[in-house]
Amino acid sequence: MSKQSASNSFQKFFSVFKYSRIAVEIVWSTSAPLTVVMALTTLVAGVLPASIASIGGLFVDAVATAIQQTDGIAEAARADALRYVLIEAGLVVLMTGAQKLNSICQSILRILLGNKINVMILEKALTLELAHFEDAEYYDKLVRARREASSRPLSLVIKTFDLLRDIIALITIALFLLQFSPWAVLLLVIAGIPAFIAEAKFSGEAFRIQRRRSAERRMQIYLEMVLTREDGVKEVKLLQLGKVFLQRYVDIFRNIYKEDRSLVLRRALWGYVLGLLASVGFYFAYGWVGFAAIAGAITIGQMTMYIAQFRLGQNAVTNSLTSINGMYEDNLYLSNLTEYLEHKVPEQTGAQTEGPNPKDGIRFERVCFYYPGSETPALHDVNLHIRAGESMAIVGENGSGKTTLIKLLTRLYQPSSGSITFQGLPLEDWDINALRQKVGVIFQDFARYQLMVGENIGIGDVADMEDESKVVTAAGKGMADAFIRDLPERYNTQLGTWFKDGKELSGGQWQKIALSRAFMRSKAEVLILDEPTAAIDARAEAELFAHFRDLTANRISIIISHRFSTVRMADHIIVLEKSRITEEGSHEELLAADGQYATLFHLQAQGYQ
Ligand SMILES: Nc1ncnc2c1ncn2[C@@H]1O[C@H](COP(=O)(O)OP(=O)(O)OP(=O)(O)O)[C@@H](O)[C@H]1O
Repeated sequence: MSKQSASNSFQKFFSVFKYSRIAVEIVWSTSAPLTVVMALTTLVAGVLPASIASIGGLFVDAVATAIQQTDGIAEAARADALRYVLIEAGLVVLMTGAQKLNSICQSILRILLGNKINVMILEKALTLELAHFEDAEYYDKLVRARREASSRPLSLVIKTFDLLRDIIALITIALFLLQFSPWAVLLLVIAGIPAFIAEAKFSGEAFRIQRRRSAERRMQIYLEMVLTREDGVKEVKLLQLGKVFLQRYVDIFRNIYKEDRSLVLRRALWGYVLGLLASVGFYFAYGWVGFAAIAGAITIGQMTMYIAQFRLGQNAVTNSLTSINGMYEDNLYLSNLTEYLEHKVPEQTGAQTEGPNPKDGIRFERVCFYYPGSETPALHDVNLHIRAGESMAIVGENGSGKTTLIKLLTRLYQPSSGSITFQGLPLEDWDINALRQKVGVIFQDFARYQLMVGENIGIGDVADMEDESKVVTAAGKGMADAFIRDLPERYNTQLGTWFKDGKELSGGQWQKIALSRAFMRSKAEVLILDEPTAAIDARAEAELFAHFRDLTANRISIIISHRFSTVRMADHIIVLEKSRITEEGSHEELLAADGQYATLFHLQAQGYQ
């Protein structure tokens, strides 16, 4: 290894320790008193073993004197021996007490810290944009942060304290051993170094393997989910996917296993061989101390003490090296957490809560949008004006950009170019919360919460979620009230199958819940329904939208639907084709224009004849 690369590796090794500071901050902020008690008990546990060994030596000498001498000297030696036994027992009681207290602090901190870090991760998730969740690389970061990091900060702090304890122990031991020979101290340190270097290499490798693997692990988690959750199980059974998916799961494991096995074997082998070197060092010292006693240079008691000190020293060296390597590994893992938590999320929000011109409605001006990583636009040069109080319908083939338009309007994404204004104010200048208060939207893939039916509707407006009469009114508007009254616990019926006594609804019933949720937004000035009614029969849908139109008389309503019986009721219809608006007008105007809209309308009308 060249001098340069050796110094680089050295720097790289120590640079990972920068996360230690963060870990200490996190643990300290979780509980300062527990951290202090943990530090103190660690120190006590560091100082005591060497003192106990030295008392042990004095005890042996006292016993030997009592055996060899007679009369007064023997009498005094017996008293000494008794004193040493009592002192040693006292110190051992103190040490076990400190160790117990230390482990109590660790256990409590572990519980508190696990929760704290999970909350930190979830709080950060709330600040992320939709695009982050759709970005595989970023999602990996989230999975990695969640997987390990909640246990790592405490582990890092524990190891730092352990290291401190072992260093103190080593210094105390070295002070005793120096009286025997400085070379003995040197031997103690040198014998542990090769094992340490090997351990550092392997822990770095283990971390890199884990990090590289997160995509495979995610696939495994995904396959587990498909194979065990009720929403996946139906198709798995009917399409006989079980074996195929299970095989994929096993194949991933096989690849992972090969790598893991190789690492475990190499780590163990090197650990064993280099550990032997340390043992050779120890037995060399053992013999050395023994022969010094034979030569009369030291007493039997001193010999016992030095051997005990040497053994303790050997352990302290090995332990401190293991701690350093463990810290190295924890630091690397902690980098996942900080990478995730420190990821810069662009400032979400403007400050305005009102637009200068409430009558202006919504305007899209030359709006283009590319999904991250995509080279074809999902929306291209869209110009659109939706007037205040107007009802608008969007039609278009699958993939033409209808949902994307709504995602931009609700600021789940920002346009790649062009601008969108609401009430005369660009969307980015709106306070994001004020904007979202004014817009109610239900997407086709709306969420089916495993909560009570009343809550499923109430969350449409969290501020009024507990207002029962409002929930019942919204359910009435969404045509859900009638079937909810037939449920066993009415509005308090648990939905879904995850929790006890949960009741599963039909697709159409769920859609009525989603619609009712939209109607909770009684103050919203824009209401958007992105095809949430596909499972509702055509007559009920038309009835519902006639009703929807009445309820949104003075507000903007936007409907995406493939059913022309619904679409024709809108004041203003736009046709999207391959990311562009190709036709625009009322139902009659579009029929008269005899374009794509007219063709699709007649096609569907024929189907009903
Ligand atoms: N999250 C996404 N990331 C990347 N591309 C996307 C994403 N969502 C949609 N697209 C792409 O953008 C285009 C428009 O999709 P969009 O969902 O707006 O279509 P749509 O008109 O609502 O279709 P449908 O009638 O099937 O609901 C499609 O080509 C689609 O593949």
